[in-house]
Amino acid sequence: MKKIRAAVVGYGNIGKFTLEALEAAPDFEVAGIVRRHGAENKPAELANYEVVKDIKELKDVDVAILATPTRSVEQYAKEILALGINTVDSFDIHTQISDLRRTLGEVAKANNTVSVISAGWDPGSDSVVRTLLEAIAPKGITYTNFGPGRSMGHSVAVRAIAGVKDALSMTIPVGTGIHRRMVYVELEEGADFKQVEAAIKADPYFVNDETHVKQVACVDDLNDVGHGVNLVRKGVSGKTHNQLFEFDMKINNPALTAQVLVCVARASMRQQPGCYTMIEIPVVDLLPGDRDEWVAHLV
Ligand SMILES: NC(=O)C1=CN([C@@H]2O[C@H](COP(=O)(O)OP(=O)(O)OC[C@H]3O[C@@H](n4cnc5c(N)ncnc54)[C@H](OP(=O)(O)O)[C@@H]3O)[C@@H](O)[C@H]2O)C=CC1
Ligand SMILES: N[C@@H](CCCC(=O)C(=O)O)C(=O)O
Repeated sequence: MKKIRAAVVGYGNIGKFTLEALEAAPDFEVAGIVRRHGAENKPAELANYEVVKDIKELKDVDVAILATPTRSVEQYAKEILALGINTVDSFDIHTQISDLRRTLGEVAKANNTVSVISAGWDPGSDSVVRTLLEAIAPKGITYTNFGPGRSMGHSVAVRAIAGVKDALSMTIPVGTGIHRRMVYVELEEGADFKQVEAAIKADPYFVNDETHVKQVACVDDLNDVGHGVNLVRKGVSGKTHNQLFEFDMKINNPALTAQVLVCVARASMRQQPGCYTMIEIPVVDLLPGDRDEWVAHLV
């Protein structure tokens, strides 16, 4: 069977684990890695792969896995979809997902391609769990409680602020879906802590949460990419109250995000042109191989 040829765009935390997940998948082959500086300072583990500045330099790419900062996703996706290549990403600014879906939907349809957006674990696989629980208890309340753990998206957003050398944003669950942000920053020489702190607190990633910013000498000394979620729904099935559901996981954040990206890259090959979030894709399309066999095995 012909393997799906995937390119990894961006080789940071998620990009590295995406490469590993592709290597472990039976139905993928790595078309190459797209980096801002191309093959400059190529890490040893990429020795046998093409590392390029522009995806156009790679041959026969079916799908591009965007492992870039969330705020760069739209631009990369538009350019790559226009080349006739599917894209998948883990865009995680929840309030902007509907707009991105609309914009990329138009580009994808115009270019006969598929884009799957916001496919990590949250948004992503948690969104699928929330959807299922909502369906089986239509009335009720769902609480998504993260962590404690490192939010990659929040950490990336802080690293993009002028004067920040490195950053770690820890998500602390306060209960009932409310979170405290503990942000540890290592500053560039001469940077003003108060300015950096104000910029973090004003960023849409942080503006609605209690946020504490601490300056540290070395972020790496604190870093742990573990995270997790406790997702609870209590509600009503039909007219019957007190239905209680709980989904809990403790994870390595980039490894899980990467695995989800790889399975949606597979699913992208099975959808009609357009832009989709994970809740719009049949879950069986996330799996390799034959649908009938999965039905026999899993249903
Ligand atoms: N939905 C979800 O559940 C999750 C989503 N995420 C999302 O994944 C995103 C990536 O996280 P992470 O891998 O930790 O980020 P990193 O900063 O480690 O990696 C991003 C990579 O993208 C490339 N890149 C392209 N454009 C830019 C740019 N303008 N600035 C900086 N880097 C750029 C760089 O690779 P190179 O140098 O090779 O070009 C960089 O290393 C986060 O923004 C987050 O929103 C993460 C976890 C879960
Ligand atoms: N999008 C998150 C994953 C979900 C957890 C979360 O949203 C948070 O810690 O705030 C991330 O980038 O790590």
